[in-house]
Amino acid sequence: MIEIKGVSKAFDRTEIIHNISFSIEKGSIYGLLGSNGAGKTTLLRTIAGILKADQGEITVDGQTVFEMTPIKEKVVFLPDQPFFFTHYTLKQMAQFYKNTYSRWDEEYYHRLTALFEIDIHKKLHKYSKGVQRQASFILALSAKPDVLVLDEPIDGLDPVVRKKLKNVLITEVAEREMTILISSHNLREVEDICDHIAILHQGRFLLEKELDDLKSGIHKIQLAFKGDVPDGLFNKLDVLHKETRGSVLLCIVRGEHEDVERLIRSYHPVIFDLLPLTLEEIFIYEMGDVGYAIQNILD
Ligand SMILES: Nc1ncnc2c1ncn2[C@@H]1O[C@H](COP(=O)(O)OP(=O)(O)OP(=O)(O)O)[C@@H](O)[C@H]1O
Repeated sequence: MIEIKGVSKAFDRTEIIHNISFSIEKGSIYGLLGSNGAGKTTLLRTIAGILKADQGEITVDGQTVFEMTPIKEKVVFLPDQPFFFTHYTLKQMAQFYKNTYSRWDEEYYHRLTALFEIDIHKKLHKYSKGVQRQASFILALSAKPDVLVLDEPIDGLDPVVRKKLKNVLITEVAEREMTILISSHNLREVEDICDHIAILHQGRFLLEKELDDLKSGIHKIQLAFKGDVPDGLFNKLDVLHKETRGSVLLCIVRGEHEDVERLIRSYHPVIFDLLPLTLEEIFIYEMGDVGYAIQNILD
């Protein structure tokens, strides 16, 4: 379990992260979304113990991360720009990791290099950016961390590699409860693997929720009645959006599925469909008032 309590971080007296608190359960995949400059990298580096928070506390399994080597070994951070020693091959980098991380898994490392079809003898700087990124994933995963912190990791990877990578990550979570914190400026990049989502905007959370909760509390409904819409129906519903399409009313409503259905059926509609919303629609309707931040992660 990772606990972030009242964390703030400033650079040159400008506060970038403002009093953020949240927790991440062991074995969950937590998506941190936000537009450019929102503070994602700063927050991730602080959580990974690379930066020191100015205020607040970060613990992993009850222990402070910053400058605590035994914990740092369990928390591996993958920056948005892969880092390798100059002119090193993957094999040489792997040797360095092996000496650094006591839980290094050599057999798993070879399995991953085969899966991603990487020549471990070629100098890493001669590879494309995408392959370098795969190499940094192989190194991080083979260190067998409890917590993997990923800063915009999927950028620049082709769809086949993305799929392979997502499968590897999901397997590690399922088999040994690795926890993943993953940032992205695009919801679509991460929505299929995350179970929690937070949206960071100007260093503050706009939203922080379990995906299932987010999806279960909001619905799209299509309605039609024989005559006019019954008086009072909308007073009893929490309506976020309403529009008419011919004789059909399309509404976005908040509430429990059963409660919404029971209420509407009591007015005997001739058409009644309750449809799920995509995550994208949920964000748009829930957070229309912070349009810029949301639009950016949906584009
Ligand atoms: N080392 C630093 N010194 C001074 N300012 C910094 C430093 N690192 C980040 N910042 C500032 O903090 C703000 C947030 O940057 P950060 O990289 O955390 O955002 P981000 O959400 O990761 O953005 P992006 O999606 O563009 O990578 C920016 O205004 C940036 O200029």
